[in-house]
Amino acid sequence: MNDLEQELFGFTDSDSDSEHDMNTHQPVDSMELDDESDAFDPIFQSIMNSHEEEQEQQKPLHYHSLQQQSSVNPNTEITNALIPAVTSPINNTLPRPNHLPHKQVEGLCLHINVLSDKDQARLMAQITEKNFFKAGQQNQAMCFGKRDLEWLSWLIYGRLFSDLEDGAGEGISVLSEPYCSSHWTTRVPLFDQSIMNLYFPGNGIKPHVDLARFEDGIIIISLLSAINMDFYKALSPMSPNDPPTGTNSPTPPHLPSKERSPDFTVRLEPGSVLTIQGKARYEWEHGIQETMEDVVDGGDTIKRKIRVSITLRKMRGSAWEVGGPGGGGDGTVNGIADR
Ligand SMILES: O=C(O)CCC(=O)C(=O)O
Ligand SMILES: [Fe+2]
Repeated sequence: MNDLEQELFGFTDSDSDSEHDMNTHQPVDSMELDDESDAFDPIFQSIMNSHEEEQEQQKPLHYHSLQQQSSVNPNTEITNALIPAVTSPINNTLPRPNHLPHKQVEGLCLHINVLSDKDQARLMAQITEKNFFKAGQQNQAMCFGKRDLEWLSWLIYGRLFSDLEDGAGEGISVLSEPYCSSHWTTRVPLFDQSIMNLYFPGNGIKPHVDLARFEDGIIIISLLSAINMDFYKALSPMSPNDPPTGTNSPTPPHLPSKERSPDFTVRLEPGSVLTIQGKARYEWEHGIQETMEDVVDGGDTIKRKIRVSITLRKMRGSAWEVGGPGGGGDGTVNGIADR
């Protein structure tokens, strides 16, 4: 375990041998979550350090349209039709949030500069406190139910629904029209399932359409470092009317993702939020290649670092019968999710 990992997970290698209850849901309430507190400084510093390194490696800093050949699959043309290139000053203040709807794919929008480094540090402190990743021994954890998502209320209602600085966001927040439709952003609860994923360099996730048991309106929050997310026209598109038991298993079976060429790639920067609804949710697969480095604008490759993501979704009413929490009893499940 290196220094960064140790700071993130708060355990030493010898600690990781100890027994951890798979379904223990540690309360975060005992933590100081005061924005002004210095309690997060070590983690905050890790994030700042990794940001600074990335900023040195990568110019412009925040978003690149990608028009280069992928190092993973030389025949893969990765194009990105998102409105390109926002640059940001190298400092610790949060640049202006920017909302980048995809030009071709209805319902896909990348929101950059939404979470400050301090917000990310706060989330990482919560994730660490709850020991979701079992000191780095597992790479995924899930929460089910309104109560078990309360730790994210400050994020959802204090950040995604409101602008960070008066006047800076022009009165438009991530979860508002025209980026997200009120047909789902007014539902109660807004989200009742979250998945926290931990990616070490080389880790990925197979292309998939999120399962039919989830309603329309999904968001992915990226923390710590940037990664390329690839999009593929779905081999088996879904529809909101599919039974909640439905999967996106295509016929013929999935090609390994390395043999499929993504239609486009979105670079998910730390502090960004990707909102996926409508056609983007049902007719497109998303995935992350298992590679140590990503190709960005201009053909540069950028080495991957540790990344954490939080996916937020809402189960369809009837889906609780077919796919509610498998473990726990407290609504928290650790293990591998089907998507
Ligand atoms: O980790 C990510 O960025 C994507 C996660 C995802 O697609 C999922 O949980 O369904
Ligand atoms: Fe997904």
